[in-house]
Amino acid sequence: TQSTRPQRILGAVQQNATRGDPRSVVRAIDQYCRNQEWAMNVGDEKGCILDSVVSEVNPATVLELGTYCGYSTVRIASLLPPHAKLITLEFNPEFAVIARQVIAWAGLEDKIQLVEGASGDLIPKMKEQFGVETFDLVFLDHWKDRYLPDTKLMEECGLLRKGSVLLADNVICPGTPEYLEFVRSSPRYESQYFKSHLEYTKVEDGLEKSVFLG
Ligand SMILES: O=C(NCCNC(=O)c1cc(-c2ccc(F)cc2)cc(O)c1O)c1cc(O)ncn1
Ligand SMILES: [Mg+2]
Repeated sequence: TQSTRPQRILGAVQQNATRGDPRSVVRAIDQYCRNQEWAMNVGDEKGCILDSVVSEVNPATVLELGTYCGYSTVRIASLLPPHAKLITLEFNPEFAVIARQVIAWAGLEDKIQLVEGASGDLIPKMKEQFGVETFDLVFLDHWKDRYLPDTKLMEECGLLRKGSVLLADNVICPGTPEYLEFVRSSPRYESQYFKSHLEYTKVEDGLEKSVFLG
């Protein structure tokens, strides 16, 4: 029977990456997606911008919206301090099955909690179910029309504190116009655009970093 793209990405990790070495997992996925078949990972170019923001924030608590195969999950978690925690939400069970195995191969199960479900349903449960106070960093990489409603929901649920950083992928391609308009015009956010390219292509894309001012 036919394999799926996420299954082939997992295969590339198991064949080419070293167990317990997160950066080799990231490298194996990038090499596969650049040379064999495109996939919607944040990728190596935008990944370097992601790395610099994670290192600057040095977060104790991270929320990722949209796990896919776990590429950015592993990339972020590999840079976290010892007791830091990353919660990643994925709606698609097929993606979640693969991501769990990629995370395990990287040896990062202790830092990462993958939760299956719709972000709109899970965000209001963060405090009670996962013992979270606020998030130091949020990486938005799920359905592009959910960026704005979920950001408003995080505010309403008290999950953002003065200084919380939102980093959003794909603000140009596929694009998140309503979200971009909101964070750039709201007096409660200080936003900055990092121009880059759509993963593994020459098409323009970028990341928007927005600091919540409380
Ligand atoms: O598609 C689900 N999530 C991925 C969200 N991410 C994207 O859609 C995404 C898309 C692109 C992209 C860009 C250009 C192009 F021509 C095609 C796709 C790039 C990216 O970097 C993304 O992040 C999904 C499914 C499902 O059934 N349930 C829950 N979520
Ligand atoms: Mg993306």
